[in-house]
Amino acid sequence: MTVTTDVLIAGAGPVGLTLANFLGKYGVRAIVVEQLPSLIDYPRGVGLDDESFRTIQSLGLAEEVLPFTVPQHVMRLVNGHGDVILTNDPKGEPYGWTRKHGFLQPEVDNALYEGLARYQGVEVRFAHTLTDIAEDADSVTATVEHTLEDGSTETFEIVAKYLVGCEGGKSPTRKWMGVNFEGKSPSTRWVVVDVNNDPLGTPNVYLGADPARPYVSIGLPHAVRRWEFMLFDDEPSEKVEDDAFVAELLKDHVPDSTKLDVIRRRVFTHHGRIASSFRKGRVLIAGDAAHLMPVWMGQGWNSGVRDATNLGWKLASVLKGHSDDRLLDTYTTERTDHAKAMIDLSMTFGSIIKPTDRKIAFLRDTAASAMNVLPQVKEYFTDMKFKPIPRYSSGVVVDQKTLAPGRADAKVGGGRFIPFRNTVEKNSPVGLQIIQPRVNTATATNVRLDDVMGDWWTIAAWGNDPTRLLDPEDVKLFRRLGGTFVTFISETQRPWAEQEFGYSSTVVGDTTNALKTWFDVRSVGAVILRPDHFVAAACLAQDLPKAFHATLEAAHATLATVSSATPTAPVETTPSTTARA
Ligand SMILES: O=C(O)CCc1cccc(O)c1
Repeated sequence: MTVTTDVLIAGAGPVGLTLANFLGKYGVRAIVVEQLPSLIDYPRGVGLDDESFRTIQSLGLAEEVLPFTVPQHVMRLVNGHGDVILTNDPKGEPYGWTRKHGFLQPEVDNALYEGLARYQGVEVRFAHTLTDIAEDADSVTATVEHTLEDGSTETFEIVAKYLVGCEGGKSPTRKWMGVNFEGKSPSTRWVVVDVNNDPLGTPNVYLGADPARPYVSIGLPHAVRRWEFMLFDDEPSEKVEDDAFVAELLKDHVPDSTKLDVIRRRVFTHHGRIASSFRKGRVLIAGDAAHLMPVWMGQGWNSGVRDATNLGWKLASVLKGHSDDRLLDTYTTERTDHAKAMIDLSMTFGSIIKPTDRKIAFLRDTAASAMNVLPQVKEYFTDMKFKPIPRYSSGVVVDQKTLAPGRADAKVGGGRFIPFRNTVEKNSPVGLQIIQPRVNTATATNVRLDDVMGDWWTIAAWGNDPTRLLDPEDVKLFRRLGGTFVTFISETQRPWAEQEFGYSSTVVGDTTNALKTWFDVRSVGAVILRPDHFVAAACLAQDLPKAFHATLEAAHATLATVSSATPTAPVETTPSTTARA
């Protein structure tokens, strides 16, 4: 028996399920094979970022996920005396959601799983294990073993255009690719104890940098509480099976540990590792299969969701014939640096929490107190400014300077205002996500921006109709590719813009001035947004045609598709204007 599909995903964890949702949404066929008989039902990840919530929103699952989250999840580092030495409580909602949420992973993963029922072309097969991979020029063939209810097995093949391994840190797919998995695996062991009947009821995250025994205590939705305790080298892992040992660990953390309804207790270690490439031919990896990081910043789950968000539209573009498969190389290029930065940050956090030497702990606490005295330093930590923001400097991005080289290098003289000077590099939004404020349109009031922008590529201009800035053939081409044109405008001018531009672009009223400020500080008037809401190109209004063609090139747009739609206006191929993977 042989089954065919477009994308075979190995692993029905959050990354595989997120990717499958994206593929379903974009009309791509996918099969997810999962070796377990069902989804994992115990908590693992506990922190969900605003970026991930934006992804869940684009999958149309925000309402389903919200009941399993708690917003504004504050994290405090406390010392051995219980004093708070560092707080992470980032304010604002630049991407449309609070910066951190506590969440129940099994329920959120399940919402992602149930979301797949919307797509006829996507199926999940439990109790299916990937046992072998073979690749040829046109496809990848996976040998899969299905374990039946009576324990017997049957083996068959799935032939796909691409295979994505999302099976976690031990990923057989990564091993098949033969890429390095570089980094460190510190030997320190921790025990995690999750309970269903939170005996404390206090919200948020406490990281206990207590030299007597470092610990973690986290209040989660639905009365779940998590503790983690560091194990000392002379404490064998088997000890966590011993109730008396666990009661001793919990003694200073809960009034009566005999009344706990334990979900699980398990020993784990941390790893900081990253694969040297996330792609080999038709085989790719995502999530823990591609990178592993310690828990401290809550970034394992979120980094995997970032991978799926980056990869989903790229696979769809290649499979729809919009782009050639070099687009898939930009997945490694774009995701590697950020994943590495998260690994480094998480490892650093671990080294702050773990010291059990009292002298080192004293020095750390003293340094933290000193830092808290300086408001700017304190804010740096409170507002989580140390958290790396994904910013792509190469990949599907167009270097803003190359669109107007003369102006970018021009000297300001005679009081002339030359917007590109100074701002090009420092304030360029290229490679960053656009913000997501609340907006109005003719048919919607006070909604999140993405909900009115469409699901695929967007060309947006401030105060202008982008269709009037582009060559008509390019307008047709962009529409043929499924793109949306958007006019951003102050809410006060929306009625005028709807009359003037409403037939050719979606007019979006900026009710909070957030978009005006965003365009203002970056000195740009038009942007080309990728399906994942990252800015591929930004320019002055008149430069939009150039930016459009440079973006096509950066996205490795298939010339056949482009030229058939633009017989009189072939695509400019100006390598110097394009940042390449
Ligand atoms: O990001 C969060 O909200 C919590 C991150 C965290 C910290 C320590 C342990 C752990 O399991 C998660």
